Order: sequence, then C-alpha cells, then structure tokens
Amino acid sequence: MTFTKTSIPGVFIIEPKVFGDARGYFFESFSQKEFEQHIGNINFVQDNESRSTRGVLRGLHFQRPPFAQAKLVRCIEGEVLDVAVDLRLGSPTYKQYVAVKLTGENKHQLFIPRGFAHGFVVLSETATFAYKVDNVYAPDHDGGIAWNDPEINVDWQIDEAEVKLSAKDEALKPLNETDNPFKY
Ligand SMILES: Cc1cn([C@H]2C[C@H](O)[C@@H](COP(=O)(O)OP(=O)(O)O[C@H]3O[C@@H](C)C(=O)[C@@H](O)[C@H]3O)O2)c(=O)[nH]c1=O
Repeated sequence: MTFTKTSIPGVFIIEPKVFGDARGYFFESFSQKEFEQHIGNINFVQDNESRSTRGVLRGLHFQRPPFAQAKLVRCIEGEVLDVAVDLRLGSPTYKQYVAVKLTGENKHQLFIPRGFAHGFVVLSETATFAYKVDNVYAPDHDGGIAWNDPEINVDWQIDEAEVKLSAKDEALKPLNETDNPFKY
C-alpha cells in the first residue's frame, strides 16, 4: 500500500498492493496499521456504499462540526472523478481542490480530512462507490456548496448537460453564500 501526498496537505492518494492469481485478486482495502504510519490515528465508524449512473454528481458535501467527517473513498466498479475542496479557513490551500480519477480498475483511494467539501461525478455507465467515515451521519448537520461554484471552478471532465443532481444538491449555494463552519 502506498500513500502519496497531493497538492493539498492532508489529502492523500492511496494505492493498495493488489495480488493477482489464477483465481482473481486480493488486496487490503484498509489497514489501520498503515494508516497510523502514514496519516495518523483515525477511528472510522461507518462504511457507506452508493451506486449511480453516468453523469450523476453527488456533491459538494460536508457535515458541520461537531459531526465533521474525514473520508476514505474508493470506486469499486466503474469510473468517477472524485473532488475534495479545502474549506479550512486559514489554510494555505483554502478553496483549492484535488481531483482524482478513482476506478474499479486502478483501485486508488482518496483520503480526505475533516474540513473539506467532497463530491464525485460518474464518468462510466454505472459506478459503485464506497467510503469509510470517522463520524456518524447527522442529517441536521448536513451542508454543502454548489458543484459549479464559479470561485472554486472545478473541472468535472463531463459536459454540464450530462450532470444529474439530487433536489438537495440542486439547492446548494456557492461558498460565498454559505456559512463555512471550518476552522484551520
Ligand atoms: C450520507 C448518508 C445518507 N443516508 C440516507 C439519507 C438519504 O435518505 C439517502 C441519500 O442521502 P444523500 O442524498 O445525502 O446521499 P449522497 O448525495 O450520496 O451523499 C453523500 O455524498 C458524498 C459525495 C459524500 O461525501 C457523503 O458524505 C454524502 O454526503 O441516504 C444515510 O442514511 N446515512 C448516510 O450516512
């Protein structure tokens, strides 16, 4: 398992070691020991999975403190562009984003600390997405910013006409109209 820093401190790309043989493959999708060595102590408390079709864009989401969540995300089947936006006030990379292709083939994962908005768009016909979070689901603390916030200006690598949003995500506002709850 390799841990690679990204342009935003605290965000890591993780590549598991995949053991292929005549039966198929095996890999460790999470190792607490490796995590502690490369990132630090983290206590994941919930695993989530979603399935979506091409153009579905879920984001850009966060939970407000005290229910902020760090996330370890991956795509089990299909291909997504995964995006993490730094919302940590005072961070040198405030309002910058990391975008990484996560696919069932490459098996890459992204670790996103607390204090980020997170989202992904599906680039394949279907995609199954799975992630661990280090805090419980708290719908009263649900928050987010608009996927197409001009100030953040994410390149989603898909035509806007193909983007499909939930009603909740349609209603999200840009960051400058949103109360940012994160302190650095
Ligand atoms: C996120 C979540 C949702 N739900 C329920 C609520 C709702 O009825 C249904 C769908 O919820 P949502 O529309 O919020 O799901 P979704 O738009 O997939 O939300 C997720 O998007 C990605 C990008 C993230 O980063 C996640 O943290 C989460 O915000 O699932 C849970 O029961 N537990 C959970 O942890």
